[in-house]
Amino acid sequence: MLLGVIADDFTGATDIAGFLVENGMRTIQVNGVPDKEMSIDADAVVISLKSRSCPTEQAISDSLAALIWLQQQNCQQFYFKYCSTFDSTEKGNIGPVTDALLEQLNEDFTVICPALPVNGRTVFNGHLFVFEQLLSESGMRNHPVTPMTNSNLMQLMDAQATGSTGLVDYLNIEQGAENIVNKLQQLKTEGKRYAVVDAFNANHLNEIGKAVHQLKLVTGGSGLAAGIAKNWSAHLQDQTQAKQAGYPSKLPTVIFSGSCSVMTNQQVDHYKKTAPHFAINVEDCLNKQDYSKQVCEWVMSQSSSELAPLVYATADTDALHKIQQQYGAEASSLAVENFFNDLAIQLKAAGICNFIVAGGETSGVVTQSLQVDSFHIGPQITPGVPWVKAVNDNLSLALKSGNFGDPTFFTKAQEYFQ
Ligand SMILES: Nc1ncnc2c1ncn2[C@@H]1O[C@H](COP(=O)(O)OP(=O)(O)OP(=O)(O)O)[C@@H](O)[C@H]1O
Ligand SMILES: O=C(O)[C@@H](O)C(=O)CO
Repeated sequence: MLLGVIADDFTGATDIAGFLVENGMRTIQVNGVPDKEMSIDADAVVISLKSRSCPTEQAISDSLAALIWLQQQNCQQFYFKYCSTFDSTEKGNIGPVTDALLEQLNEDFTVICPALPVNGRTVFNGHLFVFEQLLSESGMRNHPVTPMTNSNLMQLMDAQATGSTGLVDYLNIEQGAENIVNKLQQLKTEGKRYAVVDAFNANHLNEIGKAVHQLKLVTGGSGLAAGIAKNWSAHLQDQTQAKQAGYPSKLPTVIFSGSCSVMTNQQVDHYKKTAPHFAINVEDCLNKQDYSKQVCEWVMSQSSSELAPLVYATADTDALHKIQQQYGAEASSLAVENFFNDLAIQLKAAGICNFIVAGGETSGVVTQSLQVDSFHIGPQITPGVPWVKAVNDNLSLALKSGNFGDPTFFTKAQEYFQ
């Protein structure tokens, strides 16, 4: 095993796994730390945790358990994957988890690289941008759990970690890997424990990838994965096969949309124009006992449609606000999640094999209800969203972060069936 990845949430794990296979590494994703013996035939393993916003102590212990398991698989390098928008608070969890991983590895230095230019996340002079806006001016400033009101990655890291943070700025990055190695060494000699690295294009990430080849631990979003994967290419046997095991088959398919993000709203509107669709009623989720059974029957009655049926809770900001005022934010989102949980179980039993899901939380719920514990990673539908296929089941999933993809995503996902 070459690379072991610890991802702090579920769609983030499929995101990085997709970039690894795209760059030639046969990759397996596992949900949580495996509690049983697993024989893994892959170049990289990604462990998905739910440690982004849980209490810090738990994030540390889950991440350490993941690291120890990856060490037992003889991984040669380790990657802590967090969100490309650096989702965290002053307490963590990015800083404390990075510290704990460094300590377990007996290391005292790593890089901080959230950049994912292909999805508009860039780092310039240590400041993180979401497309043309500073992180602190983007929608992330209103995030309910991890509002990001500062874009300065050095300050963000210094606030939540034990050591101090330096910068490798774009002028150094543009001079290439050798120069980056020297600059990292200089920061380390100065007593820095973390180095934020500027990056705003794919070439920057390739050079950073080369420069960090000797670091036991790297940390970042999924962007750096491409640069890291290229380092291992000489060790890989047949790179063309990397994503073959993860292709979906042309089998009964359903789409669940549980995200209310701006992009998912556009995707639902676009798909509704040509495909069968069913809007969930939140009141029925709360009160009607056999509601999921009724919707399951509707899905199964669409089997003659060329395009998969869409079941959606997706609402725009005003509609969502009204629902939340009427039923409560927590109660309504829980009702929707429970509904998707029940529906997924019934549809699997009825013979649905492919699930396309929009929304991070919704994806977590569906994956758990389908009881899939490990996946092969297939082709990327859009950057950050690969098809994945259960290792021990005839099930394929496409799990989309709320804001990823373009308006045609749901149709595009169905063009990969073999
Ligand atoms: N119509 C609705 N009324 C109330 N809650 C809803 C409605 N539609 C969706 N929800 C809830 O909103 C939440 C959306 O979270 P989810 O993580 O799935 O999407 P997201 O936040 O857009 O995605 P990501 O985390 O990948 O950015 C879920 O808990 C879902 O159940
Ligand atoms: O890095 C990202 O933006 C995503 O992989 C993510 O973490 C989604 O929650």
